[in-house]
Amino acid sequence: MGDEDWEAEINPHMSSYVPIFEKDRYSSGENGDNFNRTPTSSSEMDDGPSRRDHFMKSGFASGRNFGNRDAGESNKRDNTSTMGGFGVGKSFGNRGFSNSKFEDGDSSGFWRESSNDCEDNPTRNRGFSKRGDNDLDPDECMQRTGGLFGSRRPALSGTGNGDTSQSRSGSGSERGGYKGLNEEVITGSGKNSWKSEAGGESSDTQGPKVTYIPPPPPEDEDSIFAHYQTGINFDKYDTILVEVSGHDAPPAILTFEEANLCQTLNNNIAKAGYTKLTPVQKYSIPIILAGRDLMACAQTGSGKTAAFLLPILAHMMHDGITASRFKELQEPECLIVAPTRELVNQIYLEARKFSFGTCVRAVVIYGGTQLGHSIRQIVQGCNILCATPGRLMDIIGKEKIGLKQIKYLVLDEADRMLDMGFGPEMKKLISCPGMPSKEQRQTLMFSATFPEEIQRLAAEFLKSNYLFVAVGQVGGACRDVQQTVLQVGQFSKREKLVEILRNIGDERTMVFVETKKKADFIATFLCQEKISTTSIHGDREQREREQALGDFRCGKCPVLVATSVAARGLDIENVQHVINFDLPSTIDEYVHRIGRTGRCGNTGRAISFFDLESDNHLAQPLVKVLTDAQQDVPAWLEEIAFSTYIPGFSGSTRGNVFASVDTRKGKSSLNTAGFSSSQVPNPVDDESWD
Ligand SMILES: Nc1ncnc2c1ncn2[C@@H]1O[C@H](COP(=O)(O)OP(=O)(O)OP(=O)(O)O)[C@@H](O)[C@H]1O
Repeated sequence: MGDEDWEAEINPHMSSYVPIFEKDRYSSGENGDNFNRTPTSSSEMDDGPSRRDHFMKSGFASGRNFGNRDAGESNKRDNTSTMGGFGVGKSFGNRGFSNSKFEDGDSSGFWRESSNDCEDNPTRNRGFSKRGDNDLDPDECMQRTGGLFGSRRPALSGTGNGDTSQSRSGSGSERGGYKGLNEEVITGSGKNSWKSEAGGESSDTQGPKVTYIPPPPPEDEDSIFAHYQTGINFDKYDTILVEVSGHDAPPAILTFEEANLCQTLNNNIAKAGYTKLTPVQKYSIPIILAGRDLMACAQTGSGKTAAFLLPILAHMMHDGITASRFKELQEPECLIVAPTRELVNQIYLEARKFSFGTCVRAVVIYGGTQLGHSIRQIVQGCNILCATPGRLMDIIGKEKIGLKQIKYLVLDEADRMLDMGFGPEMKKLISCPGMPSKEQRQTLMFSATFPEEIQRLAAEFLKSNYLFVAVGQVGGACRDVQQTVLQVGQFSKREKLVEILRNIGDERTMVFVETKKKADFIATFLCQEKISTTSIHGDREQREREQALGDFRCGKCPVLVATSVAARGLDIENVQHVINFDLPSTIDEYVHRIGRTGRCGNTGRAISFFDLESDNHLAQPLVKVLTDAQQDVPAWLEEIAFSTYIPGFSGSTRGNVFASVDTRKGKSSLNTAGFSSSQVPNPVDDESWD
């Protein structure tokens, strides 16, 4: 079937995918007042990076270790579609399909959608100097989209992206924010800009309150310590090269015993099933125990979370931390910030696991949930606070969190936290009243990718003698993932996807697409094909996002269609396949996405559809990543890479730049994208290190 007739294909079936309880909300007409119905909209982390975004990527991740250890009840793919699995987000149920930009019927539905979808993408609309309500500049949007205004028509405003003023007034989840901005970001400016501009949810008179209270995680020990098995390649981690740069690095440890952790921590490590350190843990744990600042870059799924949590907890225990009590203003010792709600939740669950049986209390707060709920969690006591940036700044603005006692500041997915999307908020955070200076706190940054320019920005947050740990090729793909790149044109993609999914059977598969709208369409389409599918993206309400992840984790829906919101950090057992239905705009985004499989020594497969019309800019860095990971490189891809080779300057792939080493070592190192980093313009002056 052709791609042009999406409306005809999908519309008649729409209602069957909208849960009963949602129907009324979504049935008020095709141009409906969607902004009133989806309180979380602007608060959502947004989708992937623009193909026209010349700077950074976006990346989001998630996952909740709820002990849903395995499918058990895994449905067959030919079961009925999953009610409520998707399509209940505002971008779906309330969009007037008859007026959809997909209607235009020139076989370019996807292309048009993608082109129009400025609002779907925070990164492409963001900049250091352009924040707040003006974030989506219509002119800019027009320029970037070749003047297509489809998404601005009211009929197309299913995601609240019609009129910007509507979006502003109606779709802000917590502060009357605006469409298209990363949800976790605060728009404060001017004096007191570290505070929440609108005073947070409670003072938001422009939009409906967010009332969602996430269910508490299971409290029983078995659930807390639920884990999956390391894979057959876990031992091969030992062969990965590690480089530590910076002065006076403490030696690596080889075993958990050498870390000299207290008995309770050792018990928890054993209960978590950890018997052997991963490379990033071997090097990072002693560095953090020695009190040094750290920037660590290690492949996806290789245990970075424990690499920072364990030594921080060890410090806390060693310092004789006292139980934190009920107080209106809590002053945690440790602050962990990550870019997505699901990821901070996952980190929180890990913190809760490793602090089990101690008096350390970890708390998680994130957007899309009731603010009062976050406050209630905090006031009960808080030693370790795991937070997304927007909710964190709200809570700080409400004076529920004081920063004076912060000894450890962790930025997970640090390159994402410092890029154009979150960088300004992180700067605000470190200049908040009370936040100890970098000399007074220990700052730790972790990611699988660390573009060189971001490393330079990071230096502002770190003591000058920070250590840099690189495990394997910085920004490289995990070798446990078998990567395949197929040439598939836009209009053959769905057919190919179905073919692949039918061959895969019931194995858990994540399908990445470029935009939120496309995520809904593809999920709908797959359900119509009787493939049990759910979806996660930034236009879905938090409850729906968590439900989707739960359904995917437990195997009820073995296929999860996702935007970049799920690209980073998501740690789900048994994800055997990642399919890039659309390739991302940057190679580092690609590395994060395929890292959802092949975790912790397990093997996985990644299949990417390469569209000659839109993906040529990725050919060169893709060839590099494939080669570094010892994968077969198709001859046709090599040819494209060769023909599009631009020596020294990455052009539109600027956001793809990877440093192979600590940037302090010099500016001429070759990065994984194959470009000489010295020839890539730097956004900030390079500081001399030596
Ligand atoms: N030493 C270990 N032994 C056994 N399992 C481990 C060990 N370290 C971590 N794990 C497990 O490996 C999985 C991946 O760890 P984690 O999520 O911390 O990876 P990551 O490096 O942060 O990945 P990403 O870059 O995708 O965020 C988790 O399920 C974690 O519990």
